[in-house]
Amino acid sequence: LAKQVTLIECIGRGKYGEVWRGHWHGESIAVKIFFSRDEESWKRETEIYSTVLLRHENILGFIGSDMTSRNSCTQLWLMTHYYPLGSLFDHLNRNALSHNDMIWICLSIANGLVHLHTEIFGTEGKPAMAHRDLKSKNILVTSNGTCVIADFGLAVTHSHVTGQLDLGHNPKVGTKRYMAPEVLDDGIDMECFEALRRTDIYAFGLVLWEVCRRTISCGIAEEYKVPFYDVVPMDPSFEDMRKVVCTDNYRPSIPNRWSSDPLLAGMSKLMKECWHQNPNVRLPALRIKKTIHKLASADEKIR
Ligand SMILES: Cc1cccc(C2=C(c3ccc4ncccc4n3)CNN2)n1
Repeated sequence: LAKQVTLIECIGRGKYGEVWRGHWHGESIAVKIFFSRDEESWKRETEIYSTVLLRHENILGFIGSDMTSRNSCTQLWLMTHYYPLGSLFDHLNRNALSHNDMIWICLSIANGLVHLHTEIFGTEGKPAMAHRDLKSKNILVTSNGTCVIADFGLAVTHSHVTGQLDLGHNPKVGTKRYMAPEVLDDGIDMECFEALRRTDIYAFGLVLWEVCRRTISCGIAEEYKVPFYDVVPMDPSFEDMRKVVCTDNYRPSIPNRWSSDPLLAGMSKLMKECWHQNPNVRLPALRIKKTIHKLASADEKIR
């Protein structure tokens, strides 16, 4: 498979390796090339995409995985669909959003998260999963303005059928900036799958804040900022985040203008429940999806 791919340009670089735009069968694809030291992430993502039926309109479209030896070193490849608009992080930096744009983005991510978190029984089924590294850089924007969730190197699966909780063997932890308080103060029960799902909901709350800042109301929108831009440095340490998120219980601030816009006011109430310090207060993904749906239909009536 890899031999049929022509690499065109490097479009991203991370701790894991690089993402390239490639050419395959006359179309653009995305190729993630892992550093050989990060074989665990490659194995984990391959496992996740291949063993469990993860196909869904709001999950990154997987093409295949391959191992090649190029000039005597092993290269680990994962290939997926190519999304010209890039990541949600890129998209938000480039564009302010209409109410409609924002609803499509938030609803599609919530939809992807519901699919991820939900166990589907039967032969065509899938175990429930927790992502564990949700953030705007790991979400891609499709050409019709909906989103897909990417980066399953840290994902955990749980099946009621087998009762098995598969943590994988990836010692890596998620992105510190998006870590839930219980992860930062080590209060999380890593054996409890529900607890891991709740850390995804916390991160999703932060993504909602990033998106809403860029949503126009009365002709204005805030500039793009990463969560906690105002209280921690770039590449914050574990300690930086623990002080802010656990000790100070600080959360991203809600701009005043949002309270005079029913949709943004509703979204701010939702994100506060998502990033609540008490994991039990956070809403399940399905509840979040329904709430966004309700806010959206109310918005339609106004227009
Ligand atoms: C498993 C896999 C393969 C290739 C890329 C990715 C990936 C990303 C990706 C995927 C498609 C893209 N299309 C266009 C621009 C950036 C992209 N990034 C972002 N994080 N991971 N994942």
